[in-house]
Amino acid sequence: MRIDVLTIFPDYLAPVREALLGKAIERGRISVGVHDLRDWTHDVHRSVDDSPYGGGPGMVMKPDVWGEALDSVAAEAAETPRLVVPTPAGVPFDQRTARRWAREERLIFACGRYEGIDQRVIDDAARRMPVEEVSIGDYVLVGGEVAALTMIEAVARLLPGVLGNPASAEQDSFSDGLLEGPSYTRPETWRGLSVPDVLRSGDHAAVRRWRREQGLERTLRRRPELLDTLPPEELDEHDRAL
Ligand SMILES: NC(=S)c1ccno1
Repeated sequence: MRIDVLTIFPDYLAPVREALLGKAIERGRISVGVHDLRDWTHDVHRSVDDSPYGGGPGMVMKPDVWGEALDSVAAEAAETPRLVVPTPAGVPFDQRTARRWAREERLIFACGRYEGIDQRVIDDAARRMPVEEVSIGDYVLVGGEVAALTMIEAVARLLPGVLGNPASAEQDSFSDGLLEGPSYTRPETWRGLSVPDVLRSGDHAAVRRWRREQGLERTLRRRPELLDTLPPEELDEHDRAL
């Protein structure tokens, strides 16, 4: 299996070459490429982020840099990779997923920072490869690197010849309670994909409503069990109408 990781902190992935995983790499059971996202920037400051459309705290990672980086890394091998995006708004990662991914020939982990990656990067990539936005738990890290390390380890240990005793693998086992919706930053249109109008309307109430709706729709789609655990007063009649 070949695994590639895109990150602005390549050194964060150093542990992947230690211990059990390091030995599996030395033995050729798995190959791991770690790539610095800033290698695909073209400005003197090597910018990878910009302010979010619709306002709000933090910065969003730029689609153009990510688009070039993913195009380049995906093209490094013939096999179509599966793109994994660690995010607290993702589908829960579990052992069943690890087992499924262990059958893949290639995985690419896109490690976001700040408020995340412009949603269009994921939407664009999905035109060319399978994409999974995955969470290792209902908590927020500073970036996706630690989650990527966690999932890489969970998958690699299932590969033949990685664990000392193969039998161990065979025998082993989330502010408003909703997932966040998609994020966008400049440019307004990128690869034919545009930022939703409401985020450019300047109508803060409408933006808040839209983000709630997006969060509700995403939660309903990805984590319906989170709605069951919401206190009844949390969902107003507008929410329930969705
Ligand atoms: N819970 C996950 S996967 C995450 C990624 C970034 N922050 O939290």
